[in-house]
Amino acid sequence: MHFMNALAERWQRADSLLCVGLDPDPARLPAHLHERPDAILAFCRDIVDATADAVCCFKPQIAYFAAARAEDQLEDLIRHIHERHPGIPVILDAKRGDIGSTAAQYAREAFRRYGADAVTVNPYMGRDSIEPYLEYADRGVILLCRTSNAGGSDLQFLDVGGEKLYERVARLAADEWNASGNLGLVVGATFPDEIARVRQITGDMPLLVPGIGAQGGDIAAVLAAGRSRDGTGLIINSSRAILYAGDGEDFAAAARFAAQATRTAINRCR
Ligand SMILES: O=c1ccn([C@@H]2O[C@H](COP(=O)(O)O)[C@@H](O)[C@H]2O)c(=O)[nH]1
Repeated sequence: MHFMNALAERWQRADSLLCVGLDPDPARLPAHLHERPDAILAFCRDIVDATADAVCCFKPQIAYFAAARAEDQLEDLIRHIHERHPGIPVILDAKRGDIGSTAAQYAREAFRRYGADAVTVNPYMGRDSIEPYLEYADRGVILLCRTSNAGGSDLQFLDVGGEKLYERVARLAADEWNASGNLGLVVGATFPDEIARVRQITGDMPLLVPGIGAQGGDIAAVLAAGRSRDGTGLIINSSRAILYAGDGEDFAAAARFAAQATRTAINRCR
């Protein structure tokens, strides 16, 4: 199924705009998993199974797996999500960006090797650097626009002919780059004014919004700024605040409680 359709279906079926981010930091895994060679997979799989009914998407961040030489565990994890929780889209957070020939390999890695339904891409190398991803017309391509970190302003806020650089990215994504209709944008929860501006530019385009939870973004402000006309349009990510809600053998139950509470807090503002 097309990523956009799967996402829309999931927003309705789970009644959730929450995305649980899978950022398994080896230093923060519960002690009882430390000796296991597949500790990362075991941790993430339990988190996934405990939170699946509360989410619209899962978002594994590739750096945590690659740094631990655990790419095989990432492959197994995404396969597990698709087999055990069909219909929940997986967004591979990879933030790739390179010339076209190399981008084609990154796209193959995300969609063929890992089987991701969508991938995050850094668009600041321009149109030809994102084209290889767009060829996978049934997959989502989510471009960095206004990132959640303070330093994002160094470049994304530069004036480019009367508009800010992130606004130009939003305009291109909403219009000439979106021939396949499979683009989304990353806009940080820490900048609700910019979420509102991006929503204004892009109509109902899905926005991936990291930055609630550990980064302190305000859920009510995110919803007020970014929900689409039908009360959806947002993929609101929380990683650490859910993954590490507990640190003992009951970590998955603690994550479930945190995910459900976050979904409820989001839905109160829709
Ligand atoms: O602008 C961005 C883009 C991506 N991220 C990613 O989202 C999660 C946030 O994790 P938390 O623990 O909820 O803070 C993480 O994987 C980042 O790489 C982002 O934070 N900001």
